[in-house]
Order: sequence, then structure tokens, then C-alpha cells
Amino acid sequence: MQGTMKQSETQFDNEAYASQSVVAIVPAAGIGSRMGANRPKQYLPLLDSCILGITLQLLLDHPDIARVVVALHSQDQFFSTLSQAQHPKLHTVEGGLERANSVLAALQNVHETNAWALVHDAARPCLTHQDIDRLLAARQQFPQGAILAAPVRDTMKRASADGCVASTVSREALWHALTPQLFPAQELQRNLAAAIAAGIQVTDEASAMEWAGVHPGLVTGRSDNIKITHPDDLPLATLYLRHQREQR
Ligand SMILES: Nc1ccn([C@@H]2O[C@H](COP(=O)(O)OP(=O)(O)OP(=O)(O)O)[C@@H](O)[C@H]2O)c(=O)n1
Ligand SMILES: C[C@](O)(CO)[C@H](O)COP(=O)(O)O
Repeated sequence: MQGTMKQSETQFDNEAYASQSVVAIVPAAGIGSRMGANRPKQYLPLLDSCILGITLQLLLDHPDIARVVVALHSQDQFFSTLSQAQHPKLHTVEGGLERANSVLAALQNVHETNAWALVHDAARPCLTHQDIDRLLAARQQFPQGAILAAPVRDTMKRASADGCVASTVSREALWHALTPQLFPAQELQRNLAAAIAAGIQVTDEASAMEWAGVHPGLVTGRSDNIKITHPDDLPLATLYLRHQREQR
């Protein structure tokens, strides 16, 4: 579709999108139970900062991101120590019990007309501006919204209850959902609120949009955009970030 667009149409879209704010939403209210550390994982040291500090700086530095709204745990004791805490583009809200509640709380702070919400996990500090740019550009092809995702690489198995292989699942059309996920903010807020109220399990923003009948676009993202979940993800993220900084 993009390939068949006339230059004047592309220019029109670029100008139209330029007048619409992009607000980054960062769910950072989790406790990091799988990490098993002595503090919420987003505050664990990473290079010269911590996981959340690196994620926020990356988003604050992007020229197309107007504001960053971060959802924090009600008992958060660490955020005020970050060098980004007083940044004029940064706003905080109190998160909720599940990730989806935290995202919804942050979306309620978005009042800009026709804003786009770019939702990104605090726990994914290895995101690059290159991937953000690719996702923002995809609004032309996917005006309903899109997510970064990675095609499944390995042979996939379905397990049976006894822990054996029940079958091999075709990986043909399977993707890993990553973040950021980009949607019109008002629609996302409406669909997320409705999905939560209906008791639907919403593990990412696309799930809420899918539940409302929307088919978000899939935009191939870099495989180093990992979510730090378990202890052995931290050295991997350190390695990826060092490599990215060497490439700059
Ligand atoms: N109630 C919650 C739960 C999670 N998150 C955030 O959502 C992102 C993805 O969640 P996950 O990696 O699962 O983080 P945790 O919930 O902290 O980890 P765990 O499931 O191991 O406890 C993280 O940035 C986390 O801080 C949130 O804002 N509010
Ligand atoms: C949104 C997400 O990062 C997409 O991969 C993920 O679903 C959220 O974290 P969780 O570990 O699935 O709770």
C-alpha cells in the first residue's frame, strides 16, 4: 500500500501526523516478582543508570515524542532519585494492580486532541530510535494502530499435561508481540477500559484493540528489544546496550 502512494498523498499524511501529538506511556508499576531482586526490577542498576532511567531517557530524547507519562507503584520509593524525575516532558501517575490498569491510568492523563499513545514497557531498555521511527512511519499503512513484533524463529511445540510434546505448531504466522505499541490514544483508552470491565485478560494493548474488532499492524522490530524478566536477562541487556552505543 505504501509503495503505491503518490508523493502528494505521502506529504499530506506526513503533515497530518505532524500535527498530532505522540505521547509515550510507560507502565513501570510492577514489582518484578520473576526477577526476585531486593527492589522492583525497573530500578536495578544498568550501565550508568537503572533500567527505568535508560528507558525514560531514550523516550525523552526522541524528537517526535511530546510527553512521557509513567505509571508508578503506589508505594514507589525510588523514582524521585532518577535524574529524569523532574524533566519537564515527564508526568507521573499511580499505576494499578495489573499492567493494563497501569496503562489505563496513564492514558487518562492524555488530553491532547487526536493524540497517539506509544505504550512501552519500562522493562525494555534496549529499544532504539530506529524502531520508534519505523513504528511511527507505519501510521500511514496502519491508521488503526500497529505494534513492534518479531517473527517466531524456533520450531514451536505444544505441550501435553504430562510435560511431553503433544504436537508441533506451525510457526508460519506466529509473532512475538513487543513494545512499543502505537494506537490512537482515545480509542485505546476506550477499548482498554471496556476490556478490563469485561474481565478480559489484557497482556498488551493490541489485545484490547483486537477484542474491540481492530486488527493492528505488525511492524518487524529488532530482536535486541528484550523485556528484562529473569535475572539472566540483565547481562544480556547490558551487552546489547554496549553494542548499540558502540555503533552510534
Ligand atoms: N501492575 C503492573 C504490572 C506491571 N507493570 C509494568 O509492565 C511492564 C511489563 O511487565 P512485567 O515485565 O511482567 O513486569 P512485572 O509485573 O514487574 O514483573 P513480574 O510479572 O515478574 O512481577 C513492566 O515495565 C512493569 O513495571 C505495571 O506498570 N503495572
Ligand atoms: C506487553 C508485553 O511486553 C508484550 O510482550 C508483555 O505482554 C507484557 O509483559 P508480561 O510478561 O506478558 O506480563
